[in-house]
Amino acid sequence: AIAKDVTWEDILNDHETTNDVLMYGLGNNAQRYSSLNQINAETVKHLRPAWAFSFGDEKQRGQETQAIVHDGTIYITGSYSRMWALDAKTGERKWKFEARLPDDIRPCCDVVNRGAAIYGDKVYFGALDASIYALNKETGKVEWREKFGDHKVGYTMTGAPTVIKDKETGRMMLIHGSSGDEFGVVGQLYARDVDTGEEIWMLPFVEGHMGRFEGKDSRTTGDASAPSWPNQENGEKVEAWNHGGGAPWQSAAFDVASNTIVVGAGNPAPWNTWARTPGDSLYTSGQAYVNPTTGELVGFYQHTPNDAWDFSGNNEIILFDYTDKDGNTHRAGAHADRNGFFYVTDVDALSQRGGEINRPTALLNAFPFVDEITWAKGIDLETGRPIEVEGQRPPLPEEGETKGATIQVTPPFLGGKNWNPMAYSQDTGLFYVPANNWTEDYWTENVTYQAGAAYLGQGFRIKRLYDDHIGTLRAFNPATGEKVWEHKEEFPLWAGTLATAGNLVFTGTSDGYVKAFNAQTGEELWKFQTGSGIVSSPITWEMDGKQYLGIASGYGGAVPLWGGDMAQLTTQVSQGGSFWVFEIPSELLASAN
Ligand SMILES: O=C(O)c1cc(C(=O)O)c2c(n1)C(=O)C(=O)c1cc(C(=O)O)[nH]c1-2
Ligand SMILES: [Ca+2]
Ligand SMILES: [Ca+2]
Repeated sequence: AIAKDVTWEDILNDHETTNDVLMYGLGNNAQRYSSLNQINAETVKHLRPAWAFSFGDEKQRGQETQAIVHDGTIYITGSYSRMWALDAKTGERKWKFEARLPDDIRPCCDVVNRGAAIYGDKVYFGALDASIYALNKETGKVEWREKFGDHKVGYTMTGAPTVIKDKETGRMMLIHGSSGDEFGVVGQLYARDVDTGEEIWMLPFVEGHMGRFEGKDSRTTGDASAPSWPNQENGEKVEAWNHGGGAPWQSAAFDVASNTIVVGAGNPAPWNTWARTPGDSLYTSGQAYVNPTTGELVGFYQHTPNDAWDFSGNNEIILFDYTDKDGNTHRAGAHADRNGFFYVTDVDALSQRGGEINRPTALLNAFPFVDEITWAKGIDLETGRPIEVEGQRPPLPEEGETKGATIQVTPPFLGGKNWNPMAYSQDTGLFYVPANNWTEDYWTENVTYQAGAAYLGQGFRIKRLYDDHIGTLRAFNPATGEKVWEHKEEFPLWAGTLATAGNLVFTGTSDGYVKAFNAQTGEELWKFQTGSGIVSSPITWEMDGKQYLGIASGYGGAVPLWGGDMAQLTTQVSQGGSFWVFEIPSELLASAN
């Protein structure tokens, strides 16, 4: 059979088509919702493995991939910048690609990859040496590779890229970011030609840095004098401004109606707030709205002004139709931040061209989604700014000391929720948030920039908040902030979620289970042990009249490296690397109907 190319129409409709999964987030809106209902609250008890594929090699570590499915083929990425194409029916390998990585790569938080993008006859994915690959989707052969940053100073790529079509020019673009805030990079978002990989534009996320358009300087991001970053006595910017972070290391959503890229901005660098005070450290720890035609930042909502806690704003922004308590509807973005608050923002207000970029009043609603938040009492819905609690910015070291006094902060730097994406069900109107209840000891340390070394100026140790759980899967009503249900997990919850019209929510656990819950009540309906921890995002699709569930298993990510007491807790989890596909056997389907 002649292989089908992926068209823009296919991508545009991805959130509605059930026979393919073409986008990270299962559509431009990143809702992670499927209208499939063959696997449902009644039948899910019959769900069984159809096949499993082992990634092999000695290379294990965290498997954070979300699979892509197209025309009977599954594309999965793995740790250490690997990728496979598998026959979706049998699990048989079609091809494997493995990037040759230098020894001196510097990913902060494990050698992970969250997934690929697909368009035309190519699949695209980022590698840990700060490069991006286009592979022929039939053969796995390299069509092009672009190195976008110096991996020795911390540029790297872990997130899945996004394919969009610029409405203005009709041009197909590959959008991707970089990682590296913990090493003091300047975060950058890129648009590339899908066919050649050539850079169309680059947008830096630190205020006052110069962007590029077709190889030439374009404009500074925001105000050229960067008033949100302090000056030294000699009038020059502080050191931190040169290494200010803000990296968009997770995937973008695309608002087709307003032709706007919507993506989270990383934490400012260094973490140490005093290196950046006074000022808000724009455009970090917030959500960014970007014009694809020009690569210009058009709107920004900052979750954590002058972030002192590594509350990176990168987590996914889900586009949805929001009905507020008064019955008014808005085109909105939903975001569960590292800082413990859930935000509903006005997409029309943030994507509008012209005016001030920083738009704190574009906030529609905000509420806490984890317990015992200490750093802020809440988010002021009028001003859009947090109501900070005194004493939660860790104090500077006393004269002659190298460490400041230790304070306790909740949530800790790994967040009330990290990268693992939430889902939105169009049936229940609820958001399913994979969160964690935990806390940290936190203190400042002296810091000077050194290329290739961690640029934090903070010490930390993550600790338990409760005896009985850390992970908590929670269902929220976005208008009222009501927690409709909760399911607790002994280990940190580090897997993504999926909501379906079968009245189900799926996720994975750090101790190896794939689980299904009743979307309305939270009742656990089914689980299966995969043999290693799950830190990936589930998908579902339909093939020859049958619904399938797919998820990767393989423990890793930030928790075992940075998680303090929780890193210790999870040392008992076996390493792994495999992809699992589940189905309801035909004979059981027949009897269920
Ligand atoms: O600021 C950054 O550049 C950056 C990058 C990454 C990454 O690329 O994985 C993480 C983080 N920060 C981070 O703060 C974090 O907690 C984190 C967790 C994970 C993970 O894969 O489990 N990555 C990252
Ligand atoms: Ca689809
Ligand atoms: Ca970070």
